[in-house]
Amino acid sequence: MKNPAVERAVALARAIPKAELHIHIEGSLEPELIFALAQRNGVALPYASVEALRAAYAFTDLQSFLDIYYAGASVLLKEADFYDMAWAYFLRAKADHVIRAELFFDPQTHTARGVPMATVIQGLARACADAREKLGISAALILCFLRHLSEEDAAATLEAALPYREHFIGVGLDSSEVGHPPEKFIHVFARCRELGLRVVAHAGEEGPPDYIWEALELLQAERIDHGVRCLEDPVLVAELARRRTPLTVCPLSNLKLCVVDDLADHPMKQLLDAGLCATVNSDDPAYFGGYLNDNFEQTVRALALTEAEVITLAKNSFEASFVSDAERAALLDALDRSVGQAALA
Ligand SMILES: Nc1ncnc2[nH]cnc12
Ligand SMILES: [Zn+2]
Repeated sequence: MKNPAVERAVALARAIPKAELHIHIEGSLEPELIFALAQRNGVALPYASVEALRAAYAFTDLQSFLDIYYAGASVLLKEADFYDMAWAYFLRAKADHVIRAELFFDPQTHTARGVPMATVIQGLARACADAREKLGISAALILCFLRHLSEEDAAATLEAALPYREHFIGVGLDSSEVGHPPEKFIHVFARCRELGLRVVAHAGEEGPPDYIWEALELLQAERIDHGVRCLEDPVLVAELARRRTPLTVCPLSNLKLCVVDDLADHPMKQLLDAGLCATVNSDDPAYFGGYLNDNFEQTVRALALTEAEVITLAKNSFEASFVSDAERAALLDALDRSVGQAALA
């Protein structure tokens, strides 16, 4: 039996405008596009077909996913490849009523294979400009450092990206979390802050609450990506609530990477009940079985979230966005109008 209140909350979640703040653009590469780009670029793949590749998407933890994710990104060689990947994401984001998107990208994954930094950033930046012009999506890029590599490598990556400074608004920290605490990147993040870059970091996905503390205190992260393990530390939860530090939570990712065994056990409701600025995001949608609206729908169903909670999540996404106050007001206005229309329908 369907619960009418849940059905209304799902319909509302799918229809209203939202921001997506935690999407690795390389994680939006669908198997079909991986094969098309492999053919276009003459790259040999260790999988015989799209189906065989998709069948390999059975992950046991973050590392088991990252191994396949980095292999998938090996088909990206030319500027047009980066453009096509991001454009495919923007078309899906548009369908999900995403009106603001902040895209993570992993330059080291590409520069280590000999792809120039200019190729990566210019392809992605051109797609962001077209998203704005042709789809009405406000879009920006966040450069992520791979935490399994050294701080020296991150610093060299930052310097290589600085000629394209106008094309990215901030930096993040991703890849294998456990064993690579935020502390490892204290100097390069200090330099990023001096340069006026916005700062975020993955923490508390698989790693302990201490990594969230380090991201806050040592890197001065303005948002925590994932952060779900904060609930193990009540003092940390209180501090995140006091600072209103947003958490960019990715429910389907947490399910597929076995952070939770069942979406019904997902901590999203506890995070909201604790007064945290939690948001819903897709992380790596091509690998985890859903884009933003799928994440909303499945989370609302699993946790029986209310319409009010759905609206809070959308509002939080705009509050957490790295936009000007004027743009934030316009985004919130669009949400208000959409909620008003839904109430009349
Ligand atoms: N969920 C995730 N955690 C850490 N690094 C990532 N890179 C892509 N997806 C990631
Ligand atoms: Zn992520």
